[in-house]
Amino acid sequence: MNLACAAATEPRLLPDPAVVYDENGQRELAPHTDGCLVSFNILLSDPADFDGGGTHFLDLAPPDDPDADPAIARDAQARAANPPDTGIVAYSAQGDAVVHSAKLTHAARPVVRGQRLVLVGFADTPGPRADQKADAVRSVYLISVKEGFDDARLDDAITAVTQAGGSVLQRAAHDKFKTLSALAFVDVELDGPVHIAGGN
Ligand SMILES: O=C(O)CCC(=O)C(=O)O
Ligand SMILES: [Fe+2]
Repeated sequence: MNLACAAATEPRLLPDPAVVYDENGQRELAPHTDGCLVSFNILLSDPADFDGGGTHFLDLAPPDDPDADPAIARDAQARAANPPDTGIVAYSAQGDAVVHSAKLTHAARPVVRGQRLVLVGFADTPGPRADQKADAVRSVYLISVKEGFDDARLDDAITAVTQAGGSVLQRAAHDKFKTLSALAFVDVELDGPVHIAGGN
């Protein structure tokens, strides 16, 4: 499966609504790649509100030091309850973003209790075909902040990104979860999934 994204004529964020996984509805998403350059998801729910879930990267080897990345460390507990056969699973805290190449095979693990709400987005860069211009890739830096992280700090973060030569594509507020986020392009290579912690 390849989720289609239209080719972009300028750097842009491709719209997608928040996705809900529910123990009684759509519980999971099968392994796939996304048809754009870079994908991201932000966990809007409180992780206490559901069991299971998480973004599964089927072809990645677990890191040697699981404590190196808090999202992977959380994975160690969850794996014991619901282990996938291969790969790693990113279990985000509320407000965390997982940013990854759209070409990495990934899936959403089944939710077995409650509801998991994520904001999913796809980003593309100029040109006819994203998959023909890997050398030109500019990666996304996602600023995701949650309740308690005030608007002024998001402004400061956006200013820092623009001063570093990046361009901010979108700024969004999610009232229900009091979550703020902004998506910016910066000139940094992305060589695997990146977890960006929400403001604490
Ligand atoms: O829910 C997730 O963790 C991943 C969602 C996803 O891959 C997608 O919507 O394309
Ligand atoms: Fe996806």
